[in-house]
Amino acid sequence: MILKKLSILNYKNILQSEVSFSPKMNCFFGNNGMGKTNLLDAIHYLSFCKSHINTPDNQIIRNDEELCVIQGFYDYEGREEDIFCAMRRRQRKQFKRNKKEYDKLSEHIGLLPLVMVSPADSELIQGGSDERRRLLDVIISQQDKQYLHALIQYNKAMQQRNVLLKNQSKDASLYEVLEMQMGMYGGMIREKRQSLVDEFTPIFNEYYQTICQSAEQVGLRYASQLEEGDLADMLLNNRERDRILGYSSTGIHKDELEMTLGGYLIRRIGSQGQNKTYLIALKLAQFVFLARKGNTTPILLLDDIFDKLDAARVEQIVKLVSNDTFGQIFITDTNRKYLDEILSAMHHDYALFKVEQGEIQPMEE
Ligand SMILES: Nc1ncnc2c1ncn2[C@@H]1O[C@H](COP(=O)(O)OP(=O)(O)OP(=O)(O)O)[C@@H](O)[C@H]1O
Repeated sequence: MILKKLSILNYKNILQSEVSFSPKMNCFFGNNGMGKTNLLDAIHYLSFCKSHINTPDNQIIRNDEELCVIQGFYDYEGREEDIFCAMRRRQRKQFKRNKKEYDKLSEHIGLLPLVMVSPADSELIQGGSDERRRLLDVIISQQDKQYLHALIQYNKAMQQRNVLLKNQSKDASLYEVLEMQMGMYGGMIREKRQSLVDEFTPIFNEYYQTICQSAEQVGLRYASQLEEGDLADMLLNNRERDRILGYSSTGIHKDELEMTLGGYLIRRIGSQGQNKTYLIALKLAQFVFLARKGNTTPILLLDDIFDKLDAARVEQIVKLVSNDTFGQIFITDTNRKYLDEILSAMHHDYALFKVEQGEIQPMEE
């Protein structure tokens, strides 16, 4: 899949831009705060109907403006796809595929597979378990509609149960229906998360070892309370305690994904460069996983990935992303050094852009 053209109006600091892209490598350079990340974020938005750092829509619309529009024209394996999004302050956003508005945004997720590597990924290691569950959800729901449906239904049932708990309800029949739903959808979600981790970990190891040129092992261990028994039974047993707490204390919303390096939690032992390498390998593995499972090659967004890495690791990453496994790539950096290295290692088409004060200008050379 190729993003051929992007039109932007008032997306964060990007005022108005219409840019045509190379089908392979697109490099953006510019100083700090100029709008490089915002540009990648707009591309992310068109795939996921949201910003990659979950910026609320009212903060996405350029300050002092009322309307923000993003429109992408894609070549999807020979078929044209026109994706349009308009956000107005205090109004529901419009999201359209080929001029037809979606009833539900969840219908769109997975159509345009995309992987973004960004400095914000450090939260996957340092942040709470919700960050790591979100990673699992993003990977699986891009290639499995049933999973996304199960997740939405599970969360709905859990929220309704939480309302009952907060209201100190004792209506057993209401609890039973919701706990049965949480049990059914939770069980499905757990199975899919576990099989993702099993299938994904060897690919992840391969990328980590290639980038580091070492045999050091990375690991992912999925831990769920559902290992201890049936969720509906546990919810019933914990109902009284949950009523005191005012929320559901058991379920797949408490799952953890332990990330290890050489058998130790990376959160405890990883240096900045090791963390960064870990996250890049994780995301490249995510890319390969999605490409294998899906009908089209995902788009890869690489935002400021070289900071904190030694020259040998940079060289390996440059080699990796220049090969044919990866389709269309969008990459940013504050200077041209690494971008030029990538371009000289490439034997493909490319385009170079300068980003300045929210304006994106193609560069000749
Ligand atoms: N809603 C908004 N309206 C106007 N400007 C905004 C809005 N949201 C963010 N910005 C501005 O966008 C700029 C950040 O742009 P961005 O993160 O894309 O920079 P960058 O080029 O990636 O920089 P770096 O190299 O430091 O990562 C900041 O100056 C910020 O104030």
